[in-house]
Amino acid sequence: MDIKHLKAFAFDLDGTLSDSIADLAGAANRMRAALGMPPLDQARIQSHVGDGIASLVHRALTDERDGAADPALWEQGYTLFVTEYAAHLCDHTRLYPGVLDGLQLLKTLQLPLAVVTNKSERLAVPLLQKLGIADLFSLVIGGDTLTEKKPSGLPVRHAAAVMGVEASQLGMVGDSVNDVKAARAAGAVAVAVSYGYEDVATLEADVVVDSLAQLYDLMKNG
Ligand SMILES: O=C(O)COP(=O)(O)O
Ligand SMILES: [Mg+2]
Repeated sequence: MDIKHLKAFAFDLDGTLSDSIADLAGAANRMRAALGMPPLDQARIQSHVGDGIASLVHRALTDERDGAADPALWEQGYTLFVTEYAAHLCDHTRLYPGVLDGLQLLKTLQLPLAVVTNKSERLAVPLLQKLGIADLFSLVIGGDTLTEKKPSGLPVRHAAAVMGVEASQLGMVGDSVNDVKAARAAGAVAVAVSYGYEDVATLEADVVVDSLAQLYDLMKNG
């Protein structure tokens, strides 16, 4: 698909802008240790990421994708997880190659940029600051900012409205099925990165890029 008509972009955070798994897994395993549970493999925790912190805590406590922890245990786990994660947001978390260049180049095309993540807003904003890219975005929508999170189209539609473009002129760039579904629900263009946490072949995105630098190239040169 030709994407030169796009006038703004929204980016997912975990798995798209930054590789956050080591710090998410660290916090999840320190939460488990505090509750007397053995650690989980990082790959296992990676499979539990994508639907926000509340669901990650359920899954990290039960080690099941559809797991629902006992409410009292979940309360305890949630407090432990958020405390641990907030204290170690960016110990190992790094931008993927091409992200900083790609974002800066997109800005040279005068395109407004947003972050639409399922991570809680109060964790996403400081992480973006620590990664040194917060100032590049016009707005940050977290999983708890609006009444619905991805795969709902609401945060994507909201991002388009705030940036003053039609949803059809917005590229939603992500690494997961939630990102593609949210883009579709909003009527935006679904762009997938090939390096994230989910298998890009299963996502059925409109466009696949190997880096954000390549996204700039498609905008500039088609
Ligand atoms: O924190 C999560 O569960 C997912 O975050 P993301 O939407 O930025 O991938
Ligand atoms: Mg993601």
